[in-house]
Amino acid sequence: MSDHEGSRFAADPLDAPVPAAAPAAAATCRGVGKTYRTATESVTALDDVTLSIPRAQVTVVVGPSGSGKSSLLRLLACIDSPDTGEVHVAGQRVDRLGARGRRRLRQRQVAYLFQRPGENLLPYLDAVAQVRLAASLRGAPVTEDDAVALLDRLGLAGRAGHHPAQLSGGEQQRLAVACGVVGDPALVVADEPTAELDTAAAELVLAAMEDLAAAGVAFVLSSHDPRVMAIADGFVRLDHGRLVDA
Ligand SMILES: Nc1ncnc2c1ncn2[C@@H]1O[C@H](COP(=O)(O)OP(=O)(O)OP(=O)(O)O)[C@@H](O)[C@H]1O
Repeated sequence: MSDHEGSRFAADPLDAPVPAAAPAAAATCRGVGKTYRTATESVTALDDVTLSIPRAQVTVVVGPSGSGKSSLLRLLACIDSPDTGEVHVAGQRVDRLGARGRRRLRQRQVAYLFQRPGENLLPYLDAVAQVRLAASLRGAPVTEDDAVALLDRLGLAGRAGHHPAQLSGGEQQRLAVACGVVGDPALVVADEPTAELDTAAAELVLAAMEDLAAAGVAFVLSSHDPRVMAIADGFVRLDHGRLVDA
C-alpha cells in the first residue's frame, strides 16, 4: 500500500478509513528533557516528560506561563530536538534526526499552526490553491474538487477563490486548519490557535477541529482559553517543565 492510499483528507475527506499500518499513538515522548543555554544562564524548560498523544483526539497542553508548553509543542512538531529522552512522531524516532531529517519528517507528518492566522498562509494564493499546495508539499496531491470539498467541510464553501486578505481572521484560521489536515499528517500542532480570534470565530475554528479529530486527526493545542479546553479529549498539564496531575 502506498503512503497515501486510505488518506482521510484526499479522495474522500469524509469516509476514507484510517490506514491499518498507522502507529497506535500519533506521537510519544519518553523521559524528555530540554534545557536552553545562553552565555549567562541555562533554563530547564522540560524535565523528564513522558506522554503519549493519541490519534483521533484533541490534546490540550496547559500550564502557567513559562511552564514549557511551547517547548513541548516544538519538539512534537519536529522543529526542535530534546537534550535527553526520546520523541517519536508517526512511528519515527525524532531525537536521533538532524535538522534535515526533522524537516523531512515535519514536511510529511506534521502541521504547525501559528497564533496569527495570516502567518499560516501565503498572501498571493487563493484558498483552494493554498490547500492544494499544502497537500503537494506533503507529498499527497489532491484535486481541485477534493480541496473544495475540504473547504466546504470547514464552512468555507464559496470562499475557495478568495485570497487571505479577503477572508476574516476566523476564516483564515479555518483555511490554515484545512491546509494542516490535508494529506493526512500524523499530527496537527497549534500554539494558542484562538488567541487572535473573537468568540464567534474561535467557536467555528474549534468546532472544525473537533469534527476533524473525530474523523481521525490528532491535534495538540496549547492554550489558556476555556473554549479550547472545552473541546479537549485529554490534557497534558505542565508546571516548571514537569508533568503534573490534574
Ligand atoms: N530560546 C530560548 N532561550 C532561553 N530560554 C528559553 C527559550 N525558549 C524558552 N525559554 C525558557 O524556557 C521556559 C519554558 O518556555 P516556554 O516558551 O516553553 O513556556 P510556555 O509555557 O510556552 O510559556 P507561555 O505560556 O508564556 O508562552 C521559560 O522559562 C522560557 O523563558
